[in-house]
Amino acid sequence: MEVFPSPLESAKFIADNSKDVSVDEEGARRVAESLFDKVSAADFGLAGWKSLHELNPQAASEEAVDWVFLVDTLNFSFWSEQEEQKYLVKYKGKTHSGYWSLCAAVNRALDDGIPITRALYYATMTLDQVKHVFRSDTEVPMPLIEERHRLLNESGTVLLERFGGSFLTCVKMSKKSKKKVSFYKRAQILVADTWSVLEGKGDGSFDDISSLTIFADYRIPQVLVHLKAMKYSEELMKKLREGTVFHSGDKEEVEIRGCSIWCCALICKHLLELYDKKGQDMREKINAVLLDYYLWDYARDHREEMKDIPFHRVRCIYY
Ligand SMILES: Nc1nc2c(c(CN[C@H]3C=C[C@H](O)[C@@H]3O)cn2[C@@H]2O[C@H](COP(=O)(O)O)[C@@H](O)[C@H]2O)c(=O)[nH]1
Repeated sequence: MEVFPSPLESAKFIADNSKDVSVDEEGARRVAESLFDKVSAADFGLAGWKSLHELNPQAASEEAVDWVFLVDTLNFSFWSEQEEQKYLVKYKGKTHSGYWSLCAAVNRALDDGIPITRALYYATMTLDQVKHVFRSDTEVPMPLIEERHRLLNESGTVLLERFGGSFLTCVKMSKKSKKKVSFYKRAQILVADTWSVLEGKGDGSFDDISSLTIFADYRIPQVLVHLKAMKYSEELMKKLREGTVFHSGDKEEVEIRGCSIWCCALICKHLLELYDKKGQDMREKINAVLLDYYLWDYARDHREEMKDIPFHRVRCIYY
């Protein structure tokens, strides 16, 4: 069977050979220095996954793990063709967009008594039921709703056939190590969110969580360019500004995602070295997962300031 290089080896190879995207080592060092004081704050750590995000489950129960599995099965492609025409979900008096609209729709369904996080339910959901659960509060439907329906049926069926319908059973079988994940961003974020919802304890005490990379979506590249840790060629910037829709595997997409992973690995390395110089071993507090969560939240909170940095558009189920 063909053995793929790990995400980190892939990222280094891409960064070393990239033409339109470059990692700025000095920029990465400056970002690490700017994060120095933040990483010791409580909400930079694992606790932030719950304390900073009211839509995330606050328990560490089997139901909470089921919630993570369902959400990460559908955790992709929320960008809209027109910024002003977006899929939005109103929940408990707030209007949510992007990834959070997915979480709001799931929580709305649970409040309505729909067992949306149970594999027994979503394995046989009809397309109309999926459309109802993920209905929009605007004219714009959730993107790729047919693919989401197929993925729900598929993943629900596998969970029932191989793990008795419980993702926690799958986690227990992984013997407290993260799954051998290949480049797919969704597999890595599922491991990370499972680690987070279980608060890194018990079945979620993955002792090799630090070997995960950041999750190469379409927001992390945007914030790395905004923070000047990564650069695009003028030619690529022009394509991005024109709203070019790329396809999975296009050179530009692979360079953007690979360089993002490598850039964040450098930021982590520099952060650990800064603390090491002060005699502090911060390997429990600094890893790609926590850096990713911080940068992703930063991107969401600084949407306005980042509006001149385009994000790359690929309509796919991978991120
Ligand atoms: N790299 C990375 N990508 C992430 C996440 C999350 C959600 N995780 C949060 C939940 C609890 C934790 O505290 C995390 O903060 C979603 N995405 C991706 O972003 C895109 C959606 O963006 P927008 O359209 O702006 O909502 C889409 O590709 C989606 O797959 C992350 O954490 N890291």
